Amino acid sequence: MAISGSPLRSAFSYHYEGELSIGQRVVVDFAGRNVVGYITSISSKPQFKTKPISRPLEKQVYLTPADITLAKWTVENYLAPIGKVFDLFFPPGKLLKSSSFVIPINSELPFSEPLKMSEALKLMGREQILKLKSQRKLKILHSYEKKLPSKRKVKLLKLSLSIKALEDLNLTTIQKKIIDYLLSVEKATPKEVMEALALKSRSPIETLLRRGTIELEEEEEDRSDSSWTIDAIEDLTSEQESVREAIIKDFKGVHYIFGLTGSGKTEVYFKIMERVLNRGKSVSYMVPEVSLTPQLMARIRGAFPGREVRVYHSYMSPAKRQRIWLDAVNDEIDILVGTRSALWIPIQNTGLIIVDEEHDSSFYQQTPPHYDAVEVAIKKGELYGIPVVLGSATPRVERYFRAKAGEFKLHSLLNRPVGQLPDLEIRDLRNSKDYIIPSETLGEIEKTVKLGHQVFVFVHRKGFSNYVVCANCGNILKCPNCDISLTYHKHDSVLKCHYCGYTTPPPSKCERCGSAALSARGFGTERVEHELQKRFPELSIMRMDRETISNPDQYEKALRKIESKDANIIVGTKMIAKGLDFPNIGLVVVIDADRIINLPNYDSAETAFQIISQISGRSGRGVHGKAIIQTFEPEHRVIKTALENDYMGFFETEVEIRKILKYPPFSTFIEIVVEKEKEEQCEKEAWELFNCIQENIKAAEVLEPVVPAVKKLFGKYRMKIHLKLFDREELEKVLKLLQKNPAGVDILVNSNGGSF
Ligand SMILES: Nc1ncnc2c1ncn2[C@@H]1O[C@H](COP(=O)(O)OP(=O)(O)OP(=O)(O)O)[C@@H](O)[C@H]1O
Ligand SMILES: [Zn+2]
Repeated sequence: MAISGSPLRSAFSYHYEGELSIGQRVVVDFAGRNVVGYITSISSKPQFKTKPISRPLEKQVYLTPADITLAKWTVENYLAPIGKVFDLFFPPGKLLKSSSFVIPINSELPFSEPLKMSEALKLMGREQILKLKSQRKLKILHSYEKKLPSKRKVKLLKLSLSIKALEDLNLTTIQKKIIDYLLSVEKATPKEVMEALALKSRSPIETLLRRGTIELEEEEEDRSDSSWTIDAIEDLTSEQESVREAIIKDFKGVHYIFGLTGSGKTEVYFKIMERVLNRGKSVSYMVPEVSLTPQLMARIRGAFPGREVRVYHSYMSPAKRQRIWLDAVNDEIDILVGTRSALWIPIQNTGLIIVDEEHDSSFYQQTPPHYDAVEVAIKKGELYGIPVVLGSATPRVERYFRAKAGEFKLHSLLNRPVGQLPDLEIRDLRNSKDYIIPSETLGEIEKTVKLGHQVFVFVHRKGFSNYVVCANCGNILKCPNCDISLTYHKHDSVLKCHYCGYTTPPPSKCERCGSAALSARGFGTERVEHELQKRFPELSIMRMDRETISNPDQYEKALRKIESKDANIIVGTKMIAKGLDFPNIGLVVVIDADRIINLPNYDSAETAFQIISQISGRSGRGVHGKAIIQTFEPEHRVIKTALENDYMGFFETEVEIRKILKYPPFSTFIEIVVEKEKEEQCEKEAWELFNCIQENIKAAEVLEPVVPAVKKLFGKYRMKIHLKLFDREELEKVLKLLQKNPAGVDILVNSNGGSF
C-alpha cells in the first residue's frame, strides 16, 4: 500500500476481508489519520501484524498493472516517495461520481433517444460505441452527482439585433464603433469595449443597452476555450514529408525529430497525429510549460476542427482539472495537450505521445516527487506499446547521445519552409561604453521598427536591478529567509526575493554601516524596458515576465498583442524564448548571454546554447531576420557554435568534456540536498551522510559536501553532496542509505539545469 501524500519511500501492509484489486484506492488509518492508500500489490497474510483497510474509496479501479509498473519504475529511478508518485495519477480532491449517457447524432443508429451508458453497452458493446464515437455518429456526456463548484460569472455585451435590423438604425459614430467592435469579437465585457475603443464614458453603451440594440449576457468567466485559431498549412515540404513517412513506416518505439527552429516540427507532429486520430485513438501532446499552449492550441484548433481538444496543467482550478481528468479517463478526449502532470492521467486509448521541446528543464519536477517527465513518457510508451515522438532544435545532450547510439530513431529537419534562419551577430561588450544596450544595438532596433517589424529583447532576469549594494561598506541586501540578494522593482518600489516572494520597501540606510549610499546594480527586464522606453518614447513596448504575466489568460492576451502588431518591442525572460511562432519578428537581442553561460551547473553550457539558439530562432520566420548576441566573451565555445547554428559542433565538444569530467551521459548525476534549521547541524549531517555514502557506494565518485550558491532557502540552511554514479544498479543502495536518515534530505537524479 502506498500512502497518499507521504514523504516516505516505502509501502506498507494492510489486510482486508473482501474483494479488492491492485491499483484500487482505499481508505486506511495511517498514524491515527484517515488517508487514501493505493494498493500496489496483494499477497497472502504476512507473519507480522497488520492493520485493516477501512473501506474502498471508490469502486472503479482507474490504474492498470502497467500504471503500477510505471509508478514503481519512477520510485526506483528517481528515489521518489511512492505515495506522492501515486498521487500524480489523480487530480486533486475527491472524485465526483458521474453517470454517462450516449447521445445519438446520426440517424442511422439503432436508437434515437439518449441512452444510459449501461444500456448502450448492452446494446452494442464498448468497441462499437468507441468506434461510432470516433466516426462522430454519437457523443458521450456525463451528468455529475453534485454540482461542480460554480465558476465566477462575467457579464458580456453582445448584439441583440440582426445585421439587417442594425443597418436601419440611426446611430452616432461612437455607437457605430461599438457595434462594429461587437460584430468583430462577438462578445466582450463593457470594460474591454471601453478599452478597445478608448471610450471616456460608459454612457454610449448604456444607451444602446436601453434601446435593446445590445444586451448583457452572463457567462462563466473561464474563457480558456478560446476561439483563437490559426489556419493549418496545406502540404508538407518534401523534407517534412520524408520524416513523416519514416516515422509512420516504423511506428513504434521512440522517434527523435531534431529540427532547427522554425523547420516545421509542429506540422510534422500534426500529420502523424492525424493518422492516429483517424484510427480512433487519442494523442497526448506534452509541452514544457503552460505558457507554450495558447498559440499551440490555436494551431491545433485550426488543424483539427471538430476534434475534442483539451489542456491540462497544474495552474487550473482543481474542479476544472477534475472534469478534464474524468473526460480523459472516459476516453472522450481526442487530443490532450498538457504539461508533465498530464502524462500521468490513466488514459487507456492513447495512440501516440508527443514531447515537444524535449530539452526544456520544466520537464523535470523540481519539487518532490522529483522525476523527469521525458523519461517517464519514454517508459510509458514502452510499457503500453505507444509510439513516442520527441522533438527539439537543441536536444538535451544526454538524449541526443542516446539517439546517436541507436536507442531512438533519429530524423532531421534542417530547412525552414517559410522565412530563413536569421543572420546572427555578436555584439562584443568589451568595446562598448554601455553594457546594457549599446548604441549600435539601439540603432538596429530603430531600423527594424522603421521597417514595420517587431523586436524581441531577451533578458535573463526579471526586475529592475539584481541587487542593492551599500557603496560605503559593500553590504548587499539579502532576503532574511533565503541567502539571495533582493531585487529592486522600480514599478512598485519594493525589494523582492525571487525565490520565496519576500518583499520589503527599500531601506533609506544600510543596515550594517548606516550609510545612505545604497545603490541598485545589475539589471533585469524592468530596467531594460525602462531604458528602451526612455530612448523610444513613441514606441509601444511590452514586458513579458512572471511579474507582468501570472496566468495563461494574460499570456494569451500578450501573444495576441504581438500577433496584431500592437507591440513594437517585446522585452521578456525565458517566457519569450520558447516555441513562439510570429512571422513579423525582424530582430532578436540577447542582452546578457554571459549570465546564462556562467550559472553554477554542470549543464549550464547546454542550457545557454539552448536559450541562445531558441531565442534567436524566433527571428526571421516571415520577414528577413537578425539576432544580436551581446557578450563579454565572444570566443566562448557556446557563443561560437550558437552563432553558427552548429548544434553538432556544440554537442561533440560538450560530450568530450563530459567524458573527461564523468558527467552524464557517462554517469548518473545525483544531487543530495541536506536542509536543516540550524547551520551547524546541517553541516554535521551532511558530512556524516558523505562519509556513509563514500564507505558504502563503490562505483561512484562522491564529491565533498559544499555550501551551494543559495546557502539558505525558505528559512533553512542547505548543503549539497554530488555523486557521479557509474553503475545504475547502485541507485538502490543509495536509497537504502538515505532511508536511514530521511528527514530533511532531498535527492535529485539527473536533474536538468535546475540546481541552485
Ligand atoms: N509545409 C509548410 N508549408 C508552409 N508553411 C509551413 C510548413 N511547415 C511549417 N510551416 C510554417 O513555418 C512556421 C514554423 O513551423 P513550426 O512552428 O511548425 O516549426 P517548429 O519546428 O515547431 O519551430 P520551433 O521549434 O522553433 O518552435 C510556422 O508558421 C508554420 O506554419
Ligand atoms: Zn527569500
